[in-house]
Amino acid sequence: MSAFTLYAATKWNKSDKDKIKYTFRNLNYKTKDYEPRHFKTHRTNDYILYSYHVPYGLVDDDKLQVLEKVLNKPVKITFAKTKLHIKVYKHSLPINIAYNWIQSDGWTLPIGQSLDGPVMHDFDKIPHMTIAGMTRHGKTVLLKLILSHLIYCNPDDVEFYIIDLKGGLEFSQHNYKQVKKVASSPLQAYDLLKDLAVDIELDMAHFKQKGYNNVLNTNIKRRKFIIVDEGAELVPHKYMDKEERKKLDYCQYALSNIARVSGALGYRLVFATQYPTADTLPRQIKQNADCKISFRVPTEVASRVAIDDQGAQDINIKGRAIYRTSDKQLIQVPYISDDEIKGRFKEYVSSTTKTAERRTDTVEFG
Ligand SMILES: Nc1ncnc2c1ncn2[C@@H]1O[C@H](COP(=O)(O)OP(=O)(O)OP(=O)(O)O)[C@@H](O)[C@H]1O
Repeated sequence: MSAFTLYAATKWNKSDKDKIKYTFRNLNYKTKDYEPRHFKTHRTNDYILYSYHVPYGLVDDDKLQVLEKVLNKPVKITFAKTKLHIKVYKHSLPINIAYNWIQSDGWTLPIGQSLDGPVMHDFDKIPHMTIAGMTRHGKTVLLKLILSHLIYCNPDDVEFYIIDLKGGLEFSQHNYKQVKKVASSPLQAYDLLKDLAVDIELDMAHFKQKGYNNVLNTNIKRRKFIIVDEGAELVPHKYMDKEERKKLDYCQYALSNIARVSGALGYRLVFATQYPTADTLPRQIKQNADCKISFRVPTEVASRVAIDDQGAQDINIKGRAIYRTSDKQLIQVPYISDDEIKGRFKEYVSSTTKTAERRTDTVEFG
């Protein structure tokens, strides 16, 4: 049916409004007696919005996505207050956007460009984020964008704890004073998370003593970002020895705990994985991350694990992702290169290495 609709609509030289009408008919998007009825067209420089009354019983339907191919233009379909709205954009999303060094307020990040304009992510409103995506599609560039923009805007208040399980290759070249610790193996991740657990306990005690319930209601400016690049490396496997499995179990627990209780203390978790499955994207992390991002993933099932919806399996442009909060948007993430970051942050380069090793001067909890 879809192939026929596509063929028929492109063959006839009709207006977009006509093509939508015929697509409704060919897809049988109607109830027994009534078809959707067009009642308004709204034109702007960027898009034309067609609005329809639909008969009772009809709602938006995934099959209407075929309109994007029928019209050969980007299309956004929404259903609100019993009306169907079809937004037909005049331009496609650019395939490459350069990052601009522009300050933004507080803990916001220009995470991408959507068809409706720039998309800002606010880490104080949505503290934790998961990122999924097949290799070479833009996860690491996004992680570096987060690091760079937040250092640029909050050089004295941001701290990073980086678990770089791709052998430490990606982040070891960005050794700035704001990067407090880097773990480049699962065992170092264990050490890093054990130390962070101590910090969390101390912060928790401090908050209790002061009667604080949330960092947002205090004058504490510091935010601590825990970045995990390749969470799948922290999954315990049967072939590992008991001690190793125990340590990885602890890593899973500690990361879940950060997502569950540490947001109010000013901790922000950014957890990236190539393979979104129930094992590699622990449930507690996923449930507590109200922002879920997915670059291309191999299957619809993986897309549903990553963003609770299908769609990410069809992305075929690098740096393009679905950004899911309460809403869902397709974005192009700004590109930033290692050289640009290094050039900008020369003054922050730190001479000490920050390989995570167990501290011995603190009390342990948990
Ligand atoms: N936002 C972007 N805009 C344009 N091109 C991008 C973008 N992000 C990534 N790319 C291109 O894709 C390449 C791979 O990106 P990146 O290193 O972020 O992939 P990855 O998903 O982290 O892969 P891996 O897991 O293998 O490290 C980059 O070198 C760049 O050429």
